[in-house]
Amino acid sequence: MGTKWMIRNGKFAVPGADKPVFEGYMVIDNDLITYIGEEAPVLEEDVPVFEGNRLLFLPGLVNTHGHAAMSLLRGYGDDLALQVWLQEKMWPMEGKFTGDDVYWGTALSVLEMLKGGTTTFLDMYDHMDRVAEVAEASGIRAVLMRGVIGLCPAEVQNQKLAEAVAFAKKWHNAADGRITAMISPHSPYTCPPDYIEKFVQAAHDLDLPIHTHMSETRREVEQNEADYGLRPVAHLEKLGMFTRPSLVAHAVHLNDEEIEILARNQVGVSHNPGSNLKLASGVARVPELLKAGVTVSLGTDGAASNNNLDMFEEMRLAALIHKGVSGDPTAVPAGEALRIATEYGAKSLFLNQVGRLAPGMKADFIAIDIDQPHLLPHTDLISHTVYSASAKDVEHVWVDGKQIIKHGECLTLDEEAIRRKAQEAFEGLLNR
Ligand SMILES: CSC[C@H]1O[C@@H](n2cnc3c(O)ncnc32)[C@H](O)[C@@H]1O
Ligand SMILES: [Zn+2]
Repeated sequence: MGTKWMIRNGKFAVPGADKPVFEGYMVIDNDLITYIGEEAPVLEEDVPVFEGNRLLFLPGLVNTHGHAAMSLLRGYGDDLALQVWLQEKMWPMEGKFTGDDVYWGTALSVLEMLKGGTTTFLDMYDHMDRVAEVAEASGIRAVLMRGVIGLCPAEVQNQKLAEAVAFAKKWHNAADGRITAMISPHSPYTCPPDYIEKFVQAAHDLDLPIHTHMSETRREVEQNEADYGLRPVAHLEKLGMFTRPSLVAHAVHLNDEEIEILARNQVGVSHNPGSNLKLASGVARVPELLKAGVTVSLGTDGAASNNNLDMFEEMRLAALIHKGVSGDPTAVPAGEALRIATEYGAKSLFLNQVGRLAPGMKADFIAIDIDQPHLLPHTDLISHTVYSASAKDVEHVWVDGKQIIKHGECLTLDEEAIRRKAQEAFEGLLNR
């Protein structure tokens, strides 16, 4: 396609609007949506036309928490609680990861995410230059950060912090703006208070947001109280974290006062229902968070605790489990689940031109094939997207106006090589 092109006869999803699905047209000019509506656009010149019949166009899905390279550990350490899983299974294997392992594990995840309709992902890990290389080459949008565990001598702590800062300086706004950076101490239980304060200072100096794991398990909250006399939310507030734009992952174990603190400080919460269920961490208080005005988004976490990166599955889980827990069938309705996975996800990542199909927004969107048995009849296509669809239904994906997935095939990455190299990387880790 040239710089300007048009989709016609497609169905378009605008969750939250008075008419959340309509049939019509969308015009894309370079990386931006310039028109969307039921009426044919008035254009000065003839433009290439993409036939949208039998397709539902949606904003690309936004995965706001994960560790892409952990796809190499998918199925390695199932049915364990978080601390055992981390200490006995993940950390010993991750200690052996080379830059190449991170590259191929990330490539495997990015391939899975793109094919499943995720157009933006957040990644917190080590060897982040290799993650950024994959993001740059694949065409996906990425919010990247060197995640830091500070359970080490001061000298190593300083070196890790310096790496996090150098990574952010090098990659923030790289790849035509598709890559942005954050600053990321791993968690209050792996980073001592004075070390977290250094990350807050770095985030101030670089004018970047902060991301961390927080209040994932009951045990973590109790340990935080025992160690520091405060629950994690008050602890991080005291350390100044929320003076920066912040996004916390999990936030499963919150009391009312903590929800109020998060809302007051405009701290976003990345809800990871699949990972939280699998690690038996609990269920986050999403309806209460939404009611308090907290921006809630969705993350898969790594593929080793999920065990896939299907954001349709996370949307469905988010829409279902809160009904089950609260006994209220209106808790997290389908339209809200879709907004959580798109619009609120982009807001959580401070990407103000992403997450909705509207003029002036980035042309990050996907098309799902709605002419399939499990998506018929077309009673309510927002409902079908959340309750009936899956990653397998994604037919096409565009980021920044460029097509990346066409009829389910990736145009930017060598799928065959990635599948082979990822398997080899895992076998290499076992034998190292
Ligand atoms: C410092 S790089 C990221 C670090 O996070 C670990 N991790 C993966 N999933 C979780 C989770 O659910 N809670 C806490 N930490 C997690 C991963 O293994 C890496 O070591
Ligand atoms: Zn995580």
